[in-house]
Amino acid sequence: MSTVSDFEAALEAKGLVKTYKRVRAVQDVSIVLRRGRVTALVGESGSGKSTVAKLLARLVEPTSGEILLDGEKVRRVREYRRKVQMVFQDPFASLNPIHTIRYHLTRPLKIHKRPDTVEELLERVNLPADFAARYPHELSGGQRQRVAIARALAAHPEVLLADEPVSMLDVSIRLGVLNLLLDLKERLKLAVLYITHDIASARYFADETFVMYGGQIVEGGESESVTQRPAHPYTQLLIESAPDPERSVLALDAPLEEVAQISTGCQFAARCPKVQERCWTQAPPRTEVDSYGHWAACWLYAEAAA
Ligand SMILES: Nc1ncnc2c1ncn2[C@@H]1O[C@H](COP(=O)(O)OP(=O)(O)OP(=O)(O)O)[C@@H](O)[C@H]1O
Repeated sequence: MSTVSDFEAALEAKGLVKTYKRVRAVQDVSIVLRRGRVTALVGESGSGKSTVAKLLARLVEPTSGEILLDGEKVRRVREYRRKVQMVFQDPFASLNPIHTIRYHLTRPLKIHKRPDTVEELLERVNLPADFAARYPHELSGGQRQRVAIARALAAHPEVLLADEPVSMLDVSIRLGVLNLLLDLKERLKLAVLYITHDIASARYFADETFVMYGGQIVEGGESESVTQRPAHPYTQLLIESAPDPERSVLALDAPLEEVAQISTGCQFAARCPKVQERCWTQAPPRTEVDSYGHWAACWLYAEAAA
């Protein structure tokens, strides 16, 4: 069995914190994206996933923490932005209706001085060459998202940050777009961050899965292990409610804005069926729950390990 460290780190975030006034959107998030691997960041609305993506894309500055690309701090934002590209949730908002697909794809090729042709980019995302002459409104949501991916690829990135890339697409075409990302990961050895609220899709699509709650990552490891043997009480609840989004665990509780301000301990304490005294005041350390790198930040396991 291959282990996580067999794959070279491309992007590494250490102790990221982002505070908006009194809201701690992201608290002490550390994550490594590796070449040739898809890493899922799973959580409900408001858990801080998009803020992590924006921090990693350097669209917002962290309150504290650091980001390393190929092991180094990259001061030149332009160089960083070339290597780390983002694909957004809404393929309708991301393309300008007055310009053709050729225009959308030519621009990044020029900016990044790449020799590729528009037709090559289209082929890379399995679209026919004659799509270059079309306008965005002539394309379906899935086709637009492929164009958005092609545009990101024009820069020859090392890292692709995909924030809910299929959640606005018809269910019937989601798989095709996810399979394209998998194919690109393999062929181009991209490090892909896949942000989603759908933990079931993480099992299928991601090699590694991290679960986020209240601005913190509470569990992580190989996707198979995290989704089939969830250790953190929050992940367990998330998986139980997964087949029925209407029964989202979020509906049971206080707004996350409030949660994120409460404690110095575990963010999940107020909702946890297994809460203990210390959970309110002491942040639980990351503790391994198997020998393959699956960990949970939960006192249930920290005690057993000690
Ligand atoms: N620019 C901002 N100003 C103030 N608060 C913000 C800002 N951006 C995010 N937040 C707050 O930070 C927290 C995390 O938001 P974020 O958008 O990262 O969550 P998310 O998990 O991506 O949710 P969603 O899936 O709904 O986008 C929320 O409480 C949100 O209200």
